Amino acid sequence: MLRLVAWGRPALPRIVLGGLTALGASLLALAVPQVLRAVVNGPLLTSGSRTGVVEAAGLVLLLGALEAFLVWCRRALILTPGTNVELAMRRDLFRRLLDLPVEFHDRWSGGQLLSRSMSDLSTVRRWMVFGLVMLCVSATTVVVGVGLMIATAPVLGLVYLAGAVPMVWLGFRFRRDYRVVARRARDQAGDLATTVEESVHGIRVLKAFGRGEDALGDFVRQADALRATEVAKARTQSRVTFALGAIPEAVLAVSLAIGVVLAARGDVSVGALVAFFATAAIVNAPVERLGQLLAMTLDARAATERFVQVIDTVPAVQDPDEPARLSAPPGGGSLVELADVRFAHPGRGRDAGTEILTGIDLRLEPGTTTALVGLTGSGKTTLLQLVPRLYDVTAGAVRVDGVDVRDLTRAELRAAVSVAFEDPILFSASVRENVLMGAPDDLPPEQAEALLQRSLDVARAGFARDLPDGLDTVIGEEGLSLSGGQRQRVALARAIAVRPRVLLLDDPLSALDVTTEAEVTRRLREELAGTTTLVVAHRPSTVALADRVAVLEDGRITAVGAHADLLATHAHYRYVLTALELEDTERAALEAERRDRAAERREDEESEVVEVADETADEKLEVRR
Ligand SMILES: Nc1ncnc2c1ncn2[C@@H]1O[C@H](COP(=O)(O)OP(=O)(O)OP(=O)(O)O)[C@@H](O)[C@H]1O
Repeated sequence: MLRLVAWGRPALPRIVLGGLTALGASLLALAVPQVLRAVVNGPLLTSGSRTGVVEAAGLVLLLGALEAFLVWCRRALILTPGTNVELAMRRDLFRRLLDLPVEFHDRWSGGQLLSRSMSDLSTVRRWMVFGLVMLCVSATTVVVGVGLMIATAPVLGLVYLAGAVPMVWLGFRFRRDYRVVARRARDQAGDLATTVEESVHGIRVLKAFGRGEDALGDFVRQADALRATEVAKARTQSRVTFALGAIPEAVLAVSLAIGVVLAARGDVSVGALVAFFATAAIVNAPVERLGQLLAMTLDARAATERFVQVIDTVPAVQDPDEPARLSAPPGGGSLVELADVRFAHPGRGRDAGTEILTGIDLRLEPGTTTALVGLTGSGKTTLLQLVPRLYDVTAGAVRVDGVDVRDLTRAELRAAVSVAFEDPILFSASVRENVLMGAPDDLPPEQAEALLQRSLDVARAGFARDLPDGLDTVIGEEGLSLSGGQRQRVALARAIAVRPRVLLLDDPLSALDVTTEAEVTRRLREELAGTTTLVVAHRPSTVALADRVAVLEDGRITAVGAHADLLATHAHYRYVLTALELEDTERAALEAERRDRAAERREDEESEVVEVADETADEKLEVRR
């Protein structure tokens, strides 16, 4: 937990000051019994002076008012810096998440990262502003209080202190047991968040396949496991809280019996006895609170461990210490070379370390368009992702204009290389923001606007202008308010807006009909005439549009050539094309069938009486649509 100092340092002076004020408040509370002792031993038992009692009462009142003021100071001092620490930690965690490569995100679930950046950090903040301060203050109050008790009535104080032995033992057991369940609860909460995230993300699939009940079953199972862990946590905590409450009370009972005997024998004054028990009453509260504070500390420890686990992950893909620079290629497009490239996903289990690419040699001449063809799962997407370093090669090298991509900063590389994926991810922002995401930041507004319009035109995404707020329409989380083809076209416009030297297209037009695809491809070639393009083709029509075709087979490029030549000479190419044609025909047939069904459904719905069951009121309502 010392790691937290890095983020807590700016807030440290105020936290320490807040702690000191809280300590001051506790010590003031401890001073009250000493006043009582003086009153009992003085005015009450000897002189009987009324003024003495009134003065003592005034002093107690003053001490109380000061204590209240110091408690207020503690809150005022600590609250805001605590939230700033949380903000800084959250910002750094998110920065690290963005910096970590795809390989990290392949392994980590969204829910785990979500819970680490949200609830874990709130737990740390609460501990820092309350738990930590109160733990220090309570411990000091107990030590000072017990010291005072020993000084007031040594025998009774030592009896009270003897109670610490079983409490310390219990404390250690509690620490051991609670740590395990606290961590388990946090991990389970992360898994539960993943389930919610996945189900919400895939809600269409769940509904379409009628799998809502299954998802609910999974969710309830996980939620129940979390509940059981939380109960175990509460049990462990309540056991220690009970012990920390009961042991001092029991010890006090023994002390009272001994104290009465000692007072009767005159070995201890009545005033000292009163002060002893008044101090004990004050000390008992922080002792009892220690259980809760220890639990908070262990919770915060588990949360910190989870935070540090992500923050400390060393990114597998990093910028070099002394980066090389790319010089501007004369024609606008870069030369891309893959030299004996090998790649295996680190992964886990049976497939861990299995090479997907086993020695790729490929040269993309500047300004040319190359189609990459291979069977499903042959590694086309993987190969594409090696160029912008979404993954790093396991062996061999990828070079852009003769420079190894690992010698460039990721920012420079990704400004030169742009990618559009088959499954386009759009962000919950306007069409304008989504498209201009990859454009240079320093572009003047009028140039940015021209780039936006041009990119939309080339990608045939002009439909976006007719959306309710035009290009300022927010297109929903992940762009789900658009159709698949529309999303692909906006994502393609985004890739074009980068004005890249190298454009990598992972079948980004698969959701478009053949005519629109041909139109988009024609515009792309006109617009990005100088750009080096590598396009993963799943359709024979896309292949035909490329200058050259590269065939990916068994992790290697087995042929590069013109479509017609390969068709005549390369058996595997013919085989792949036939498979793609079949897929394409099947896809077209499925699409036509889906359209027919949708039309039929619409007709049916016009005359259909739909019964809507109102489960809560248990009554049925007939609605004519
Ligand atoms: N993140 C990952 N971790 C482990 N293995 C992966 C990962 N992504 C892909 N693979 C495996 O790598 C192989 C190649 O996948 P890739 O997506 O590159 O194929 P592809 O040729 O693009 O397929 P498709 O034509 O279906 O898009 C597959 O066997 C796949 O299971």
